[in-house]
Amino acid sequence: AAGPPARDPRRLLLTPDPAGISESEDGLGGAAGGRPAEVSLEEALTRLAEFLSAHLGAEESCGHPPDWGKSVEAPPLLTLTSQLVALLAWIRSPRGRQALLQDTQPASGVQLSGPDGPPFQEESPSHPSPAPRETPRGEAQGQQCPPLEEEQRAWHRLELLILGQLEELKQQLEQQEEELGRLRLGVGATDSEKRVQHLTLENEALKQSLSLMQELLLRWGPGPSSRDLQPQAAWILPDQQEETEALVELQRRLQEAQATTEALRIQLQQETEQNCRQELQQVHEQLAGLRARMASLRQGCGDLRGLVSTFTQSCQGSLSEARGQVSWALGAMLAEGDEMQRPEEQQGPPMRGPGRLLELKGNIRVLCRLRPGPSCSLVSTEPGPRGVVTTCYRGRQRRFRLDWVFPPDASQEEVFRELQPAVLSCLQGYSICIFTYGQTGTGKTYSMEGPPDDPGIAPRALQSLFEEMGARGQHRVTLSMVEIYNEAVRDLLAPGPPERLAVRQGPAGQGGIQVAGLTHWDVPNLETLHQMLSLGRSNRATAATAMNQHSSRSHALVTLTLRAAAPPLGPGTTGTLHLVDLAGSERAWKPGSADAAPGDQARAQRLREARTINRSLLALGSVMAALRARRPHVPFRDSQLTRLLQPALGPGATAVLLLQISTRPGDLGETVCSLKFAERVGRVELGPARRRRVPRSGTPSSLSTDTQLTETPGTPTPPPRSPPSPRPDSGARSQGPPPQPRA
Ligand SMILES: Nc1ncnc2c1ncn2[C@@H]1O[C@H](COP(=O)(O)OP(=O)(O)OP(=O)(O)O)[C@@H](O)[C@H]1O
Repeated sequence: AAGPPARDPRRLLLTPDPAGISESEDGLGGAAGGRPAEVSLEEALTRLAEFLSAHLGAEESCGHPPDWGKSVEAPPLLTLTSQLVALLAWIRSPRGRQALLQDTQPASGVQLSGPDGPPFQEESPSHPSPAPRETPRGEAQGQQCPPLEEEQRAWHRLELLILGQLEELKQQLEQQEEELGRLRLGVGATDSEKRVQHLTLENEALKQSLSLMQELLLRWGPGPSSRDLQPQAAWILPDQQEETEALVELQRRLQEAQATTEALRIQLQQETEQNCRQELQQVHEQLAGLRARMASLRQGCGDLRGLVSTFTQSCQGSLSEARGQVSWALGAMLAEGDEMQRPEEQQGPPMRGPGRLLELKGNIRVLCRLRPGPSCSLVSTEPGPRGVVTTCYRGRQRRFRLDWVFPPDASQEEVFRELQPAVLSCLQGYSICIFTYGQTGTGKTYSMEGPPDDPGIAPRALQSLFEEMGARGQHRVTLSMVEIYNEAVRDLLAPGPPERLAVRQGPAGQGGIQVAGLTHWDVPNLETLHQMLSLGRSNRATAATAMNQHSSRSHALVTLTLRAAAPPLGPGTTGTLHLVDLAGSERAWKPGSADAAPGDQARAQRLREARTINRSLLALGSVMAALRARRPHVPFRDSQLTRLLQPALGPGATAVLLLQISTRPGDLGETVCSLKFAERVGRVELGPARRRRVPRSGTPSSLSTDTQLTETPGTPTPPPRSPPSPRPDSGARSQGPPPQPRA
């Protein structure tokens, strides 16, 4: 009458009792005798135990440690499976059979509770019920329903129980699907992925549980085994069929959920990959921007380095030049001090202001004078010291800064005033070279010689020098004058017919060059000097061109040597003044130049003149470029002009370039070329200006500081005589022997 105590079927799983298992094993052993050896039940139980332990391990790995005390958290399929296994084992046992049989009666030890049936009591293995009443097998069979019917009834109750569990399982699956739907909305990629993994594992576990349960139901039901059921389809009750269908449906939904989970996982993976790609692209773009910035910074750094290097070089150059000037000034002051300590009759010429001013101004100066003419908007000037000439040629504007810019209306006196200090420094032993440069017809001769009523640089310089010397009267003045025409050097003051003179290098150790046969005239006074200059000018080759009827087609060099009388006990000084009137630079192909000359012979002559003039001016430009770049080799030998100018452009010399330019629009190209040349010359550094001192025994025959232009042996220097008379038609003379100076 006292059956096994009622027990919640889930407790079988949550608190497994080994005793119950042993009983079921016993029951199996008993069943094995009457049925085919179904060892696979044990095997199934073992597999189930492994599965349960594996599932619980999975639960733990998912961060949900199993809580045996909370039965509601156990997966329902597992609960159901455990119940099923325990129930099967119990049913197989003799006591279970007996209890089932008794359960048909009110005193049954097991009460099965179905959805609509009465509560169902099961004998708990952990609380073994009192031993059932022993009933002989035959008596039981004889007194109660046939065993088959009893089994079917018990099985029916069990089915009800399982169906209830399945219903609960369905509800849980629906809840999981809802949760999966919520996850689809997604709160974050990482959380969603975790939940998806968790759900995937759960679904997998549920799927395995279902298939296992299905298999167990089919195989180990109380009736014939599944192998027996299949051929006897009539044995399958409608409830069983429904259950099977429900299981299939459940399986299908599980597969769907699994597919959805997989799709969600793939979608999440794709989104993550896309996000990563976008971030990677952004990083790439930032990297490219950084690289570009880095390259521009590098370039800026290189430019800055170049600027710093240029600035350093420029500073060093200026510093060395300043050092040279300071040391020279100190030396000069010491020498001057020594000189002042000497008796007055032993002293040389006084050191005056112009010399020192010259030293401080620099040894190459570039002045620019504009020829009067119609104003042109393409050439503008800012006259005065450090003046600027701005040209606009072929759409390009250029600014040329020069030491001094004389406007077109500047007078001859204004121009000379700027040159006077340099001219007077010759009396103190300096070497000065003043040369005019520019396009033909721009006023070179006008500036250098000038008309009689408005004399130019040369007459004013000589007058100024003689005035200065008149006060002291201690200088000996020597004059020579040559022209370079078609690369032939001719003596303009030669007593006989003009001959081509040979220019050669001086003896080693003496330096300079020598012009064999060149005559030097002692000039006692200014009047004689003017007469001799007129004679030389008359001998100068001139030829008419279309641009300038009195164009000079040769370079003219006037050299004045000023030797201070040597005191008995001290050295004298030798200053030199070179006045160079260069032939006009002219493009041979320019219309109106050589082509315009009448006659083939005359045209060929003009063309040849233009070529040689341009070649010699080009050589002068090369010399200036080499001097500016401080090259060890300066190509002085490239032309007769540069050969003769070598002493005037050597170290310690001072040169003044007077650039003549035209403002006519048609001359703009030549004007720009001339300005470029002047700009290059302005950058040349010849070193600090130096005075030349000659020993007491020295012969004052040299015309420059470094060059000895000696006479041809046997051609004595003409003694101071009365000045030669210039020919009255000297201005029209183009070629031919120079007039003989009158005795
Ligand atoms: N500043 C000036 N004031 C007045 N007239 C000038 C001035 N400059 C040049 N001239 C005149 O321009 C003409 C040409 O001058 P000049 O002969 O001096 O040119 P040039 O450059 O020496 O030519 P070339 O190279 O052919 O010898 C002359 O008639 C001269 O009087």
